[in-house]
Amino acid sequence: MQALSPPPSSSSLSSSIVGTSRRRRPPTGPLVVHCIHRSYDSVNFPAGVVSSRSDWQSSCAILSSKVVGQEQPPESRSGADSIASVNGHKTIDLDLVPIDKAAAKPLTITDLAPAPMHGSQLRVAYQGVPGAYSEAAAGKAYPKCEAIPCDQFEVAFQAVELWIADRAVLPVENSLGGSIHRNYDLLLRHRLHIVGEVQLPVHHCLMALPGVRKEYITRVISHPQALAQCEHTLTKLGLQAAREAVDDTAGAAEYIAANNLRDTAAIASARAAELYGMQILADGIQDDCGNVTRFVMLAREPIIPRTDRPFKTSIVFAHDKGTSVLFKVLSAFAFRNINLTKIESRPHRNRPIRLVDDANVGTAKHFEYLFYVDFEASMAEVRAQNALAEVQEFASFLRVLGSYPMDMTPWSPSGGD
Ligand SMILES: O=C(O)C(=O)C[C@]1(C(=O)O)C=C[C@@H](O)C=C1
Repeated sequence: MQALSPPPSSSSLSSSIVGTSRRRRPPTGPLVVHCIHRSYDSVNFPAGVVSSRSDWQSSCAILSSKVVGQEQPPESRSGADSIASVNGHKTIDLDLVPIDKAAAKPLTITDLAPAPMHGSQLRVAYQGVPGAYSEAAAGKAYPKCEAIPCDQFEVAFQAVELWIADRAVLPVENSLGGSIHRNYDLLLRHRLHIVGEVQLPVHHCLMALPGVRKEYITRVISHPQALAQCEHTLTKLGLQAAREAVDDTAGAAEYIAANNLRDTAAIASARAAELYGMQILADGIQDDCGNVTRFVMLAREPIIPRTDRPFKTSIVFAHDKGTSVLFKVLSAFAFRNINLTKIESRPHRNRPIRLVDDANVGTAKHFEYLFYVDFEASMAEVRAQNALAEVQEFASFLRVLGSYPMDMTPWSPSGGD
């Protein structure tokens, strides 16, 4: 199965996508659809998603007919104009849609977090090929979803923005390897919202083609995070092998199988071994049995924050007055007893360096950062709203990436992949 690849001119594409994703609903559905047609003409679609361009076009046609179906022409709105007046005001100018009293019901939270418009399974984009941990995370986040493999993180973001997928599930941090910086940067560059998180215990296996013995291995390939998570165990296994990074763990197994490489081993999941006909040489080779990766679920629309269950909120901010401001920002949470679960800094790409000459003894260069903070509160809580109002006073830039239910699944390190 081939992963979704980026469209030919992804940079120009991204800028046009951002515009459409800001809207709450596509006001002109077919416009979004045309945009998909144009951009994905030469994309290789993964089997099981759409197998050919004509399949894809028919999916688009279904999508566009649903959108168009929601937009009733004014002539069909009989009845609205026949209401003569309300409270003495003529209603003729009001563009009222007649109310079907039997069908009228108040909006619920479910209406505000719309189900997929194509009316089928939820389509969830992930980076990697089948057997990747990200695919398992997609299945944990959305059981029975249709998982859509993408060859890069960026493509998973774009798949959601272009309505090819309904959600993306992407790794943001691992308990051993640390943050997946690329996804922090992409969260800011794209306009998707974090709508949930899942934590996945990651259980790695060392695998090679059937019949290959450990002594023959001269190279171990895997995702850089997986190599980092198994660093000490690989050394302890006594392998005289170079380590090489590839795009994803399961892709490493697939590559060995496709090229019949008898001197190379992969680090990947047991499911990847099964899918690509590999033999497991060592099981559970992560340096820590509590190895866990945290993934976030992304959608075009935010969810409505609630207070009836534990929520987490993720924000990103920048400031331009040095580290004392960082202290003030963090104290806005501390004073309100709001627990911070994560803080990450990334270079401020638009303004990487600030020149200061406070002491008049030359010019110092300070690096500029964006700070990503996760805190344990819902945006529906007044204390979170007040904390953010205070942060805003100090920040030159502030964005809420999402307020979403915390993953409260009981901890089971042996859960594997
Ligand atoms: O390569 C995979 O299988 C992935 O899903 C990616 C990834 C990552 O990016 O961290 C996910 C979980 C593991 O921590 C190792 C790799």
